[in-house]
Amino acid sequence: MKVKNPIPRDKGVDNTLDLMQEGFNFIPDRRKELESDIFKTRLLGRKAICIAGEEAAEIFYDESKFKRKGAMPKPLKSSLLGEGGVHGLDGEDHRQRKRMILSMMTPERLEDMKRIAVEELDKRAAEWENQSEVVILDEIQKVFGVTGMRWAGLPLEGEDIEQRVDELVDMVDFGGSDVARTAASFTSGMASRKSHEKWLKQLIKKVRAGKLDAHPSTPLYIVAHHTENDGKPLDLHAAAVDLNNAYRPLIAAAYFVAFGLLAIHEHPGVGEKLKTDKSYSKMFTQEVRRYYPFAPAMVAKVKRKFEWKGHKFKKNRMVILDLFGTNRHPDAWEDPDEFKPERFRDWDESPFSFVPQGGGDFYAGHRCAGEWLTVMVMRSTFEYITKSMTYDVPEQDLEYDMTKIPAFPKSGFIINNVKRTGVAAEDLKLDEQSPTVVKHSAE
Ligand code: HEM
Repeated sequence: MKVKNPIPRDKGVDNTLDLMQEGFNFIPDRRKELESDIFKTRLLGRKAICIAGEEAAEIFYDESKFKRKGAMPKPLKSSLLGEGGVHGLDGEDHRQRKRMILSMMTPERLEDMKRIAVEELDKRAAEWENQSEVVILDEIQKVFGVTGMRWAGLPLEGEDIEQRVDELVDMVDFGGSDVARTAASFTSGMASRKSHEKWLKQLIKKVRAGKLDAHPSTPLYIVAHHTENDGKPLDLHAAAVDLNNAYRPLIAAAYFVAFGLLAIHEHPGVGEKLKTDKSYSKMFTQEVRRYYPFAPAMVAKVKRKFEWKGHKFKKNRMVILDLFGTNRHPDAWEDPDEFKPERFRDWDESPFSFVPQGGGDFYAGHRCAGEWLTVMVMRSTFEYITKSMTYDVPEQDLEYDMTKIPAFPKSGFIINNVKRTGVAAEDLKLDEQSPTVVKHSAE
């Protein structure tokens, strides 16, 4: 880890505009320029310290040093994460809520999620056979949107499903590139969140009143009947936010699937390995999550002052961990800017060097509750796409713009001439993955 003393300072009075314009490159470019994995900047008028790398992630996820309450800027919270949910809680309140969410992630329920995803994918692929072209990003967003809602136990009959999927997609869009685009994304994200949460509140109220049946294993039931540390039912608004948190983020995996198809297209032999080597899909999925961008950074506030690497961290200082840059940090990864799935064969499984969905401990900390799900669903999707169908990749613009959050291939990754082979779809539904994934993640 490169650490300069005193901590170098970013130029300019406030760098919020630079952050919006530079997206994923904002922290990595400054780290390179300032030759330090730690630097000071100013965002939204507040002093901030940016850090990157495995050691930096280890302190960032130390609950005794950092808190989340009040850390996330308001517009981001209102659009991307929602108010009152698990992301912004600390201490015992966080543990209690996190336990609620993790109780949804039993091996059986993870298998359910994967089975529903393959079923929805197979249904959708039947339609792709009759289409002149298929935009993978849009289509997988639909597949994962419906999968997540079904898995959560939400009744979809009579619902405008496209509208609900659009709302989910809107909520994960940060914008980026320029101020106008970012502002438009926030406005649209907030409106979609409001509409979606209104729907969820109605469902939770009905379940609580006994007017709607929900299976006890589903997020809808678990959230509706959850009680807080004070013994009272979860506040209705927070309940809607965390019910949404239990399936909305699966939409994020659609961006990784589009990137995964790009990787298959650009790296000869990878598709064949996915088709023939059962263990390869896990390494491939991990490398897609490491190499391609989705979540750029996470923000926290210093809980009480401490010193680290000779630098003083004052109470309440905003600290930002470069997630994307940590996944490509040269101290932890050989040839970090090359796409090499095999690197995961002997990976040491450090909870701090590979943080596409946050780091540290799933139970005590803020690490993503859906990481096991994400890996399982992505693996099955890549296996389905390589084994259960054939397709061509026409000419298109496959560049991706790192200033946009989320980033994605400009074309959305178009395929055509889709034919289902009839091979493997049923096997994929039955192919149990969760024990290994849970074991690895709970270590
Ligand atoms: C590609 C897919 C995904 C990505 C990139 C992603 C990314 C993240 C990130 C960066 C965090 C924040 C970590 C932190 O606060 O330090 C997070 C937290 C979280 N994620 Fe995910 N996530 C994904 C999928 C999912 C799925 C499928 C679910 C649920 C079904 C989920 C549920 C959550 C929850 C509940 C939290 C809050 C955890 C806490 O604060 O304790 N995520 N995720």
